[in-house]
Amino acid sequence: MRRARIIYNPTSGRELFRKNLPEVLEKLEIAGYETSCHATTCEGDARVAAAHAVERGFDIIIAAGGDGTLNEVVAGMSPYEKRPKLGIVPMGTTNDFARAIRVPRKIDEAIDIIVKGDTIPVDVGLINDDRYFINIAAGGRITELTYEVPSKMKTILGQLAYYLKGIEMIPSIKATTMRIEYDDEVFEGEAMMFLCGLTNSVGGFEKIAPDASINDGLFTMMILKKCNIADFIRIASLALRGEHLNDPNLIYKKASVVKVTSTIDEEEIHINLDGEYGGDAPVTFTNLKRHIDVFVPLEDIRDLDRVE
Ligand SMILES: Nc1ncnc2c1ncn2[C@@H]1O[C@H](COP(=O)(O)OP(=O)(O)OP(=O)(O)O)[C@@H](O)[C@H]1O
Repeated sequence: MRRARIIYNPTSGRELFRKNLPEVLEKLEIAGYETSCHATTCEGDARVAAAHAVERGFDIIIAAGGDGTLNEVVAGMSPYEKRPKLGIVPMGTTNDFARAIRVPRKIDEAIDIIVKGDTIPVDVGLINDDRYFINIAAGGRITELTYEVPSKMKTILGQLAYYLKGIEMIPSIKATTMRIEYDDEVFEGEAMMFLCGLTNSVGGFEKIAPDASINDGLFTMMILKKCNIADFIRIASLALRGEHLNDPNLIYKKASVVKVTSTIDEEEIHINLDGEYGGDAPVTFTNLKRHIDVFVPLEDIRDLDRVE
């Protein structure tokens, strides 16, 4: 019998996962999986639990939680040579990665995808040599807003909590001086933000990096150069409609390795990894091509040009 390990965050998604656990276990049992569970207890716990699951030889790991939990599970699995397949049950606020691979928010439908058994290999981002991301790495003052939204507020208001925080932060957004090397090119100067994406879903919006492929071995890299608040708002609203790509304030490129350094001693650049704080520059992002096999609804994503 194959063995599945569920790693779930009991604080994400209003306890819904725990309540549905009996049905989840039964579905997996019928599909031939002997399943055990781990409820995460604190930040970082999902990473340790995923590493243990790999060492104990589980065939699949199921991450149930938001993008933060998924990030930790991917980080726990990624250093190993032989990695289990990964199933995802999206329980968070935005669920960018699940959105990009069309895994639905309903728990039973997400489990059905795992039971069906179709997988595709997806790219994973490696930062320096010890941190990972599966969706997006970003930097610049505005990208720090995710740390300032209290978890309880997210549970109650969902994505609205992020919009409210974003609007509150707009007057205080300022540019940061940075050097960004992306493959053979270099940007050096002041920028409002940079994004280094693996999927097309950014903060729940699917047109910001419209052509990001999940397994081409390349990041979709965006740098928004210094601009005034009016331009910032104008470009942000163009981005929501996917009409920002040729804006002169924006650099939009594909790259397999991206290096970000702060060029002013006292200016720190905090790096946001899949929505959580992930250390400071200098950082090197390396694309680990097709690193993890993820369960997907193959018939729903086969025709997307974002999948190779
Ligand atoms: N038992 C726990 N108590 C408090 N925090 C936890 C616990 N288990 C995990 N965490 C932390 O909560 C963070 C956020 O969790 P997660 O991403 O699953 O949910 P979310 O915040 O509801 O979703 P989203 O990130 O999509 O808004 C994780 O990165 C993890 O470090």
